[in-house]
Amino acid sequence: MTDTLLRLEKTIAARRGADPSMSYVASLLAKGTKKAAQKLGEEATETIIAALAEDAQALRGEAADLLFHLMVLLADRGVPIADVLAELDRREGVSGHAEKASRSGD
Ligand SMILES: N=c1c2ncn([C@@H]3O[C@H](COP(=O)(O)OP(=O)(O)OP(=O)(O)O)[C@@H](O)[C@H]3O)c2ncn1[C@@H]1O[C@H](COP(=O)(O)O)[C@@H](O)[C@H]1O
Repeated sequence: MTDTLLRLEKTIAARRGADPSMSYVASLLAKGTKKAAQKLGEEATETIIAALAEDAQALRGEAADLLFHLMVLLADRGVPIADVLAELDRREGVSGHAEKASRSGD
């Protein structure tokens, strides 16, 4: 999974500044953060609908769209996927109780 996301991150970075008529990623990046965030929200909604419909095939496709659009938004904001994965790794190393306490500021 990590390899797939890192490859996709490279592809997205390579599309920056490309001809928007030739590349969906280039067209989305050219529209800016608001559009990229809006697309992520739409894909999240479609993912929820597929899950509630208990449609596994649709859920697989919508989840892929969701991850892809999250990667575009992260690229737009300059946040490397490695930083997100490192945050997940960090949480894995923290016990549930301690993590909840640290989040609530206790
Ligand atoms: N993984 C994806 C991927 N998933 C979904 N999509 C596109 O996301 C779009 C979402 O569909 P929608 O109907 O919601 O959007 P739309 O109506 O086309 O656009 P809006 O007017 O709503 O903005 C579709 O055009 C899909 O083709 C993707 N486009 C690209 N990739 C990856 O990005 C790479 C680079 O793509 P290009 O930039 O197109 O070369 C590809 O090789 C893929 O690996």
